[in-house]
Amino acid sequence: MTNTNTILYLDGVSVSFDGFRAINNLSLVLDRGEMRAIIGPNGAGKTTMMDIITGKTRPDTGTVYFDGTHDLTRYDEADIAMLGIGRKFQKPTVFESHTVEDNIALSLKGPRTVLSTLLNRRSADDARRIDEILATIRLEERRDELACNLSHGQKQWLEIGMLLAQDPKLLLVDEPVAGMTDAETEETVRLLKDVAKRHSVIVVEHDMHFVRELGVKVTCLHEGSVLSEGSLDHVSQDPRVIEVYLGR
Ligand SMILES: Nc1ncnc2c1ncn2[C@@H]1O[C@H](COP(=O)(O)OP(=O)(O)OP(=O)(O)O)[C@@H](O)[C@H]1O
Repeated sequence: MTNTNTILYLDGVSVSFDGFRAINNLSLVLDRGEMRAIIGPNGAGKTTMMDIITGKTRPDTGTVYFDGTHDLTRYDEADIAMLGIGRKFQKPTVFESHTVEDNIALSLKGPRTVLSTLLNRRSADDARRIDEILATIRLEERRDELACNLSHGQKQWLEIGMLLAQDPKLLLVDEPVAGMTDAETEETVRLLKDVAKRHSVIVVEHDMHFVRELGVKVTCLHEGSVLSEGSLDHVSQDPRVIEVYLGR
């Protein structure tokens, strides 16, 4: 059992692929409402950790609890999404031939037919929710634009909006600013801070300038375990982190 202030609890988690330990006795605790940045060199186990949280990979040993009593090792990917964990992969996958607004409408949680969504038969609640999400993802002005006409950065924001439409308790965001312009990166900092007011968030990112701007607690993974954790200043001054990651 975990503390009620904890949204995600991993303890002693290990997984091996063909005898290679990609995750090695990993423990991590995320508070409800917390945003955490995960850093670490290539192959540190960041993606595998996300795969374990979302049920794509099952750990060999260890405990993974979500939102109190849900033992995630017992659920499959679809169940875990229903429990309230949303994941954004690095490459944006939006419905290119639909408008920005329809991309959000099609992603809203709850029973709706695609046809009624596209015919614009929306409840006042849905319309309000869509407006709210479009404001959060900075795309209000572009709501009638086809998604294919958005910049790479705006597509990333739209996909974050599609996740928000599912109203997840925890969002996992993989390298959101890779390929973004500096201005988009700065805006993404503000966007994620807004998202984190109402959701718990885990962000994996290599861009240290971005991580610094986020101003949140940082966990550095290495060889499948936590190497260092704390403020970015604390972690980036840790000689072990400098040796395996930042000093390279
Ligand atoms: N399905 C798999 N089969 C075999 N090895 C795997 C598998 N998935 C991951 N690995 C190995 O596990 C280790 C951790 O990989 P992972 O992708 O989790 O690292 P990462 O921290 O996300 O790296 P990057 O920053 O490059 O994305 C790597 O050595 C990788 O080759």
